[in-house]
Amino acid sequence: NLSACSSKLAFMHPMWQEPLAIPGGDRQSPIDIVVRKSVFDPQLRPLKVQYDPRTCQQIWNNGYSFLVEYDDTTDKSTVKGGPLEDQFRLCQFHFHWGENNAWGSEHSIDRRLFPAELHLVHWNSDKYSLFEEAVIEENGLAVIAVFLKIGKRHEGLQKLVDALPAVRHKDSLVEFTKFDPSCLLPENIDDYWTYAGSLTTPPLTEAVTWIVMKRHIEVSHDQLAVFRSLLFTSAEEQVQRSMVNNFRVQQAVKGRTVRSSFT
Ligand SMILES: Cc1cc(=S)c(O)co1
Ligand SMILES: [Zn+2]
Repeated sequence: NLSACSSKLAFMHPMWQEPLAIPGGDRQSPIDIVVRKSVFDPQLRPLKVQYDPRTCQQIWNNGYSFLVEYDDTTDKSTVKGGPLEDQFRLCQFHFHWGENNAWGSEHSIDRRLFPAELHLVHWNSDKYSLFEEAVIEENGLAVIAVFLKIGKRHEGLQKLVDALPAVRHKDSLVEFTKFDPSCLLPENIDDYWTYAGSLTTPPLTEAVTWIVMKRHIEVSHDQLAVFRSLLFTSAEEQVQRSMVNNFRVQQAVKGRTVRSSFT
């Protein structure tokens, strides 16, 4: 059973054929974070992340990325604190990456792009009872973003990498359990930027409090090569297309302030 947090986004049209106009569209994501323009906010508290590996259920290739989906029917895997007023429940994580190591991330730091970016997607379970409800509300979602750099092999990621060939094609799904996504967070999660933004795939709703980690994690070239061996296309399609460059173009900041939790 696909957890609700992604089934509704499955049939959206491919995200890089940008829909012409987004209703409102003054808090779209991703953006370039200009460090010297970010504002230190001493009221930002440390982030409190509590993930239970037993809530991990499956991996699904939805034709844009692969989603590692969690049981979000209880408050077992949550994030709170930081810029968040409420408690948010983990429903899935996924990545965005490039065809080579020169680009792939959605956000950038002073125009610096990374080869890939992890998104841990959570929805506000204090205010809403389903992901679908939260995804259209301005305080509905919280996404933690972590940049990936090419370097030493990430031991915790390997279990996930080994499962990817089973979800090579769009709409394929494999059971995947007992994975603790906190192994994908940098040691220091106290240093981050935060701003009000949107989903980066349709429906592009302006529901996301973004929490972009200052510190990156390292994965090996070979591990990222397995991400690139995935396909956008389903097994039946004549022409197969490699799943690469699944990031959205950067959006205008439009007067928004990016706050930092550090000086
Ligand atoms: C819910 C969701 C969030 C992001 S950031 C994404 O890429 C897809 O779906
Ligand atoms: Zn994403």
